[in-house]
Amino acid sequence: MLPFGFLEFGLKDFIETLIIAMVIVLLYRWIRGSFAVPVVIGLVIVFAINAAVSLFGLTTINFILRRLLDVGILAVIIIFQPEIRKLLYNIGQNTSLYKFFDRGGSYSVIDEVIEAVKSLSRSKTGALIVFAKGATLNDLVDKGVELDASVSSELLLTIFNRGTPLHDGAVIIRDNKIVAASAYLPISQNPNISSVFGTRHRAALGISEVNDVLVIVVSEETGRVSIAQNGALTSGMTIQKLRYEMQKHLGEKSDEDPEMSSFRQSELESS
Ligand SMILES: Nc1ncnc2c1ncn2[C@@H]1O[C@H](COP(=O)(O)OP(=O)(O)OP(=O)(O)O)[C@@H](O)[C@H]1O
Repeated sequence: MLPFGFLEFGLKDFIETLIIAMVIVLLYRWIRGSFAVPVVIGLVIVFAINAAVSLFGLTTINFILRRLLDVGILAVIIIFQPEIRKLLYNIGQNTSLYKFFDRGGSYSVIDEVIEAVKSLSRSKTGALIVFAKGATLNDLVDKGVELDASVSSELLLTIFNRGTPLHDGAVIIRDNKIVAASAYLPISQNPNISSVFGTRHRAALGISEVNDVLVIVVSEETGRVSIAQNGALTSGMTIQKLRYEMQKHLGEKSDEDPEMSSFRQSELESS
């Protein structure tokens, strides 16, 4: 134990201080820029006044402030209930425990998307599907129609059906969820893109130039499947190759390299 004036400061105190400091930093990062900041500042001021009041022995004011703080803390929990819920959800979703139980997540998303792409390609229905990572693309999600839906081939086929209001634009998939449809993407200004590609393919390329995304494009004209990644467009994808690229992008292990099995007819061609 180290003596600090009249205080004894041991290893346990050091660890406790470290933990509290980390929690404060995390809380600060979480609320930075939100309207929670003035609320927290207000609470800190009331705490400080309360401490000063009790130091001077002003018992009545101290009593009133304490009651105010009790109600204030309850009010904060009620006001920030959605944010608290989101925080707990994020903490839970990022633990290895969640990943253990959710092992099938990305795999089932890949299967659903593959099913949808096969069908879209067969029926020559134009489609644009963006796989985003982390918190990227927030501005684009805002511009589209926000959704929070599980990925299913039926939903993707419904969205891209020409008869629906959402079919124009891109679907954005993030954290194994469809988070937006009808999103407008930036068009690539690359002058070297072949003139056979129109705005759908240029939009796929455009978003991949500035974000870590994988974009799948199904051509309405030819039914051909392409992907855009890191500012490059690869056309004429087989389903095996598409699956491989999705697994790579989503961080899932791929069972086989499609180049090695290229002698096999593609699922797309055979279906
Ligand atoms: N910036 C954009 N963001 C999202 N989607 C877009 C964007 N621009 C065009 N699209 C989609 O592409 C459609 C037009 O595709 P267009 O025929 O111009 O492209 P294409 O590359 O030739 O594709 P296709 O081979 O399917 O015809 C639009 O109806 C819209 O759904």
